[in-house]
Amino acid sequence: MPPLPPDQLIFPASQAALLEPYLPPLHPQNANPVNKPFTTLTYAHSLDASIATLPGVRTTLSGPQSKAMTHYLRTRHDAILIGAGTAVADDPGLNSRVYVHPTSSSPSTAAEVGVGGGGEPPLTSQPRPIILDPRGRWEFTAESKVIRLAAAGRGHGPWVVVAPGTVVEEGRREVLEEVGGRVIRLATGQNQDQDRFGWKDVLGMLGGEGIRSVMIEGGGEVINSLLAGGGDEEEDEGLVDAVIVTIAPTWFGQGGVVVSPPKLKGGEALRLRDVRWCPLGEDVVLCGRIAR
Ligand SMILES: NC(=O)C1=CN([C@@H]2O[C@H](COP(=O)(O)OP(=O)(O)OC[C@H]3O[C@@H](n4cnc5c(N)ncnc54)[C@H](OP(=O)(O)O)[C@@H]3O)[C@@H](O)[C@H]2O)C=CC1
Ligand SMILES: Nc1nc(O)c(N)c(N[C@@H]2O[C@H](COP(=O)(O)O)[C@@H](O)[C@H]2O)n1
Repeated sequence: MPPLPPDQLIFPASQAALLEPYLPPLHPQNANPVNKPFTTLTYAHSLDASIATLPGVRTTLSGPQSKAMTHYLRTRHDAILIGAGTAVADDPGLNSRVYVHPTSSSPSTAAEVGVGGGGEPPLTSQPRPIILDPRGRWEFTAESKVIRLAAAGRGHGPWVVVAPGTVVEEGRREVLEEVGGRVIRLATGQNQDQDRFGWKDVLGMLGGEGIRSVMIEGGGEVINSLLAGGGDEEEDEGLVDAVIVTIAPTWFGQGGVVVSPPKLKGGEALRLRDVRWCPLGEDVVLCGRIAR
């Protein structure tokens, strides 16, 4: 048997069951395109609502158990979406390295290892990375983590969503395409902001590409604009199907990247319903749906 990958995470099936009401339906491979994918907003924040200590700084909040939970969520969605700011700051992998174990003990053989490790089949449970990068700001290379993982067969090649006029160098496009990724052009300015994609357009494009579920991880601008309904007064309902937030027992202090969306029309509060709190190690995971 090949050895277990050193970065393998373990997530107990009993905890996965608690999340199930908030997750997209399990669906067959190659289902028909959908109008809008099931959309889960999920991230980790501190007690003062920071998702990073400072802008542009990769910051660990999740403990091992909640990190394994996030990697489990990655197996339960067709795609994982971040903004250019996160891609530049974090050099993320955006794959899953989790094994869902029927008990909390560790697997003993590689055959028992789940996705992203030595398990089979390696790619069917991996999410497609999606990066919103209208201006082509993320300077990825063959050494970027997400590209290396895709080249190693441990994740999918990313789809980079750019504005129609953005120039993507030939060499860079080839780097993407060699690992099964691609550049997707999407019109900006369909909502109030000329430089931004409308969220309805982003989700509609993903649905048309066969993505039936997407988890949106961040960062700050992505989360805040999504919670605000994407800046389009017509779109302020129904974008997000579930919210799963990890809360870490720490304060970062002022100056971090904070989740604090603009006020809604009329100033009313945005609230979750159907709430469930799941302690995971030293963190707590909050699941809910946006009340309408
Ligand atoms: N703790 C956690 O769970 C997470 C933490 N993070 C942290 O968040 C920080 C990054 O957050 P932040 O700087 O706010 O960056 P974001 O990742 O939110 O990216 C913002 C950028 O993405 C592009 N973008 C976002 N939304 C749209 C849209 N609707 N249309 C077009 N382009 C869009 C824009 O690029 P442009 O400006 O080029 O036009 C924008 O400036 C990092 O420090 C990272 O570590 C990130 C994810 C999760
Ligand atoms: N759930 C969660 N907890 C944290 O503590 C985090 N820092 C993040 N960040 C998100 O995960 C990405 C990095 O992880 P991988 O390299 O992809 O494994 C990062 O880019 C954020 O999207 N999330």
